[in-house]
Amino acid sequence: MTAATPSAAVDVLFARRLPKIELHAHLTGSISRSCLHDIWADRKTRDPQLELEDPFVAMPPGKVDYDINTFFPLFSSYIYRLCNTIDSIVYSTKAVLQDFQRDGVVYLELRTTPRRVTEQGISKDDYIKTVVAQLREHNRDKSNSLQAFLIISVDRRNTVAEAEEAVDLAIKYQPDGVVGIDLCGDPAQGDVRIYTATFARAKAAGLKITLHFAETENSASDEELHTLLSWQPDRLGHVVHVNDEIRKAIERQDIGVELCLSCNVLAKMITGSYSDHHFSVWRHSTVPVALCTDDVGVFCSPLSHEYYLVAKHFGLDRHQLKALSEGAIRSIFTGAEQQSRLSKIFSDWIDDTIRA
Ligand SMILES: CNc1ncnc2c1ncn2[C@@H]1O[C@H](COP(=O)(O)O)[C@@H](O)[C@H]1O
Repeated sequence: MTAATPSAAVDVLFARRLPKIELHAHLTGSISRSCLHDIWADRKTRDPQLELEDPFVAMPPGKVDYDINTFFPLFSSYIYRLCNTIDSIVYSTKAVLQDFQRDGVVYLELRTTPRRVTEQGISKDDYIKTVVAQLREHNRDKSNSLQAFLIISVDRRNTVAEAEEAVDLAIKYQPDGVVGIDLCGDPAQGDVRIYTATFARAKAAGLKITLHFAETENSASDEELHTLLSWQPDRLGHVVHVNDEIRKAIERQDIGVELCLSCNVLAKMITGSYSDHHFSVWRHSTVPVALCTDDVGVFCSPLSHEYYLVAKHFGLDRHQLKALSEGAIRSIFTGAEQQSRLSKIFSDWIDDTIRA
């Protein structure tokens, strides 16, 4: 069958079977509610005085209407307080890797912000070391179909010294699977200009750069966007509030975009719904496009569902959806070895349901 022949309509099962590449997933935001509940139940058994609410109460099943004002406090006021031991960090990281794998994700670049838990004696280095060790253990197990790598996040609330510490950790753990550095956090906070030298140092050390870009109007001033583009990022996340001039600059610099439809729709970061999403613009651009989940633990839409939604709202058939998924190979941060592994996965993947 030729590529021009239309293939059968996409359904959820097809989207799940399709090999997928996830490039924009925040570790703590990717922990499912049932995993959070397991952690809570274990802690409650050991310490009946524990004052934290059950995750099923704090984040009721089915609740996905977190907006930009209620979303960020969820981490500092709840999830970070729950997942604050080495055991819970290990348990939740393993669960996140398994969840992505079960959803048909074959390559994952997970990102996380170095976190200190003073009361447990956990340093930022301990935190990153623990996460990196889980990824390495997962990758070593040949029975796993998913390979995972780490991106270290700088939070927009960080001081320059904290951002420098994040880059130090990224450089230290580069030989163990850290591939890049990210700028994330509440877009209403901070002045990105203070990190220019820090990101230049990361780039000079061979780390790739991805940035949350124009997520809200607050973080989409010309000055901020030109500053971020001057860091020569390799990928950009969200790219919601961009005008034609910025869009052309992104295309000129051939920067991959990470698009998070459900997050943008549910958190009301765009006006309208799925069919109004700026995927409609980027799908026709020359830059690589990766559909991503952002925070599947909060918005509850796994990557397969994001692919399904795109097929449904933008009329992509099975061939087009496979081509979209495969296209993300171009913007992975690890290089030739993983690129050829992924190309082989896609060329070997014959879905007998792809037929006219
Ligand atoms: C709406 N989309 C988003 N925009 C910006 N930053 C986000 C985000 N989703 C998550 N984070 C950032 O990731 C942290 C949680 O994961 P880690 O503890 O790092 O693994 C959040 O505290 C926030 O800073």
